[in-house]
Order: sequence, then structure tokens, then C-alpha cells
Amino acid sequence: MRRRRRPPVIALLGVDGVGKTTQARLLARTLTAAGQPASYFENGGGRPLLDPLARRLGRRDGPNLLGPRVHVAVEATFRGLAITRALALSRLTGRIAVMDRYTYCQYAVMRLRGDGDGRRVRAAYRRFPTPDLVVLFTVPAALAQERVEHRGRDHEDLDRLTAFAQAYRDLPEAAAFHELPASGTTDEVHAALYPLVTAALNR
Ligand SMILES: Cc1cn([C@H]2C[C@H](O)[C@@H](COP(=O)(O)OP(=O)(O)O)O2)c(=O)[nH]c1=O
Repeated sequence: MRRRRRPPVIALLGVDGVGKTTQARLLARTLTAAGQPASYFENGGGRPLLDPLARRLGRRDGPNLLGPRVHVAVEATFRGLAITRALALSRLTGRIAVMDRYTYCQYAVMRLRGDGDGRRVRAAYRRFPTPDLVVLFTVPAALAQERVEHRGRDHEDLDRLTAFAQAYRDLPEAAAFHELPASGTTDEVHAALYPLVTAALNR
């Protein structure tokens, strides 16, 4: 067998409510049960912390509290630290890293908000490996919104979800993403995802 410098990295992307967390957790469990030990990692940008904090302080959201420039630096730092930790743990344990979000999510959210060209963040993230597989989940914006409502933690605006999905597709890296329609049940989407993953792991 070919020697690998690091365990494989699988990254799942998409707008809020598309099913990343559900699928990433299930994928890590299924791979592990199939004899390919895998760990789930969440690589968020701190929005669940920053937005409620901003609201408690009487502001609309994180960018409104910190200003766009500071906010993007804080968010990119949060995410960079999460990815660094995930890669380090994956290397230490030798387990496949199943990434719930990755660098591309930062680039997409910056494009969505019009935070410049992302060159500085791309430079800061340049040492992070290109994953062995990047899957972009797609669902109609209305379904993503319904799922976010169902989760009950926050709310999503339909126009924002539509623009966010387009921001992913407009990234310069998007040609390497594997788009996967994710409107089906959890089991149906998993059944479509799993062969892509095993093919990537066997490459
Ligand atoms: C994948 C999936 C999720 N859900 C629910 C579970 C969650 O409460 C919510 C959002 O899923 P979640 O996996 O949290 O999405 P993301 O990580 O992309 O934001 O939708 C469904 O109802 N059906 C599905 O097929």
C-alpha cells in the first residue's frame, strides 16, 4: 500500500440546513464501522457564539458588533484554529478527517458579504491540505430554510441562502467540488455520498 503523509481529508460544504453536520457525523460512524477509522470535526467560524453575543449587546449580528474588517479577521481565525486542531488530531490518531465545513466555507461567506477578494485569508490558510474529496451539498433554498427552522436554533433568510449557495459555486476552487443534491432523506443522501468517499479513499 502507498504510504500516506497524512490521513485522508473529506470536506463537506454547503449552506446552513443543507445537512452537512448530519451527513458528516453519519459518514464518520459508517467509515469507522467499515474498518476505516474516521473522526468528525466541526470547522465553524464562531457564528453561534458571536451572533448571540452581539444580540445580547443590542447589535444585529457579529459584523454589526465588530465592524466588517475585525469580524472577518475573528471569524477566519476561529475557523483556522478549528481546522488546525482537526488536522493535528487526525494526524496524531491516524484517523480519516471528516470535515463539517472547511476553508472554502470561509471564502464563500466572505464572497457572500462582499468582504473583498479573500486573498489574505487564502494566504493564511495556504498550508491547509487540499482535501481528498470536497462535496458541495445542494438543496433548494426553501428546504434549507425549513431544516434550519426545524433545528430551532436560528433563522435563515431565503435570499441569503440563495446568494450563499451561489457564492460557493462562484469560488475559483468550485471546479474541484463534487456537487451532490441533498434533498432526499438522510439515508438516501448518505447512500449517494458513501461511494464517492470510498472512491476517493481508494485513489
Ligand atoms: C440531512 C437532513 C437534516 N434534517 C434536519 C436535521 C437538522 O435539524 C436540520 C439541519 O441539518 P444539519 O445537518 O444541521 O445541516 P447543516 O450542518 O448543513 O446546517 O435539518 C432533516 O430534517 N432531513 C435531512 O435529510
